[in-house]
Amino acid sequence: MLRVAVPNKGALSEAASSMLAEAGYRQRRDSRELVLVDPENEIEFFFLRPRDIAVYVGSGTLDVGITGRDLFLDAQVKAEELMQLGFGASTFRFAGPVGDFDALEQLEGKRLATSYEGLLKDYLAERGITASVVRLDGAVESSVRLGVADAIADVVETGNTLRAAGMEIFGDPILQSEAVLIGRAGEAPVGLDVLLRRLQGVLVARQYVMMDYDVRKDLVDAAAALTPGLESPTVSPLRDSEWVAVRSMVRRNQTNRIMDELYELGARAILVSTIHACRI
Ligand SMILES: Nc1ncnc2c1ncn2[C@@H]1O[C@H](COP(=O)(O)OP(=O)(O)OP(=O)(O)O)[C@@H](O)[C@H]1O
Ligand SMILES: O=P(O)(O)OC[C@H]1O[C@H](OP(=O)(O)OP(=O)(O)O)[C@H](O)[C@@H]1O
Ligand SMILES: [Mg+2]
Repeated sequence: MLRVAVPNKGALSEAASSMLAEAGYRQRRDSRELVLVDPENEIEFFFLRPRDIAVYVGSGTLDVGITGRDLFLDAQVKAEELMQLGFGASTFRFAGPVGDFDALEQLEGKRLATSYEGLLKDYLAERGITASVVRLDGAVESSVRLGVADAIADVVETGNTLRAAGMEIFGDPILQSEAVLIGRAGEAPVGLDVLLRRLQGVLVARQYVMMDYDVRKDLVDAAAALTPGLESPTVSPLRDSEWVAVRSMVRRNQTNRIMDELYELGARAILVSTIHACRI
C-alpha cells in the first residue's frame, strides 16, 4: 500500500482532504482519526502535523505527503517536491515596526523572530547577513513589541495580522509557498503514478471548463485560434452543412473573455460546463 501523509489540522488540512476526496479516495469523517485505510485504492493515509510530514517522508517512513513548500524547506530533509497542488498559497516575508527597516542589509546584527528557523538561516547565510534567529512557535508578530526581537520573518497572507501588530513588510519576498506533494528521490513507490495522475486530474478539472459552440464553417479557423484546447478542438458536422459544432477545453479564468470574443466572431449557442474529472 502507498503510505501518504496528510495535514491533520491548520491552514492546509481541509483543502488537502477535499482534493484527495475529489481524486476518488476515502477520507476521514472524524477529525480525530489518525490513520485511514482505503483498501480499494491500495493506499493508506496518515493524518499528521504539516510541519512533521516532511520528517516522515524524508526518513522514508511514509512514501509521500502533502505539506507547505515553506514547511518542507524549513525541515531540511532529503525529499523533493513532486507536484504543486494549487492551494494554501502564502508568502514568507520580513516585517518590522512601521518605519524601522527598508532593506535587508539593515538586519545585520539584529534579532529576528520566526517559526521557520531553517529556512531563514539558509536565506540569511546565502546573502551573507549575520543576525541572531529567535525560534518561536507562533504569534511571531508579538515578539518585537514584547522585546525579544527587532524584526520578524513570517507567513503573510492578507497582511491583517501584521497591520494589527503595527508592523509592515520590507525587502523582497523570501519565498512564495503553496501546498505541495513531496516524496523521496529515486525509485518511485508502487502506486505513486496513479496518485499523481489522479491529483493532476483534479488540478485540470479545477482549472479548465468545457466550452461548446456552433460556428459557420468559414470561421472555424478563427474560432479554433481562440479555443485551441489542449491538443486540438473537436469539430463536428451539424445538420446545416454551413455550420459546425466545436468543443474545446478552456481555462476557467478566461471563460468570459473567450465567450465574448467568440460571440463577436459570429459563434452562437456558446455553452460552458464544468469538468467533473479527467485524465490528461
Ligand atoms: N493564512 C495562513 N496562515 C498560516 N499558514 C498559512 C496561511 N495560508 C497558507 N498557509 C500555509 O499553511 C502552512 C501552515 O500550516 P499550519 O498547519 O501551521 O497552519 P496554521 O493554521 O498556522 O496552524 P497552527 O494553528 O498550528 O499554527 C504553511 O505552509 C503556510 O504557508
Ligand atoms: O497575513 P494574514 O492573513 O494575517 O495571515 C498570516 C498570519 O496567519 C498565521 O498565523 P496563525 O493564525 O496560523 O497563528 P500562529 O502564528 O500561531 O501560527 C501566520 O503565522 C501569520 O501570523
Ligand atoms: Mg500558524
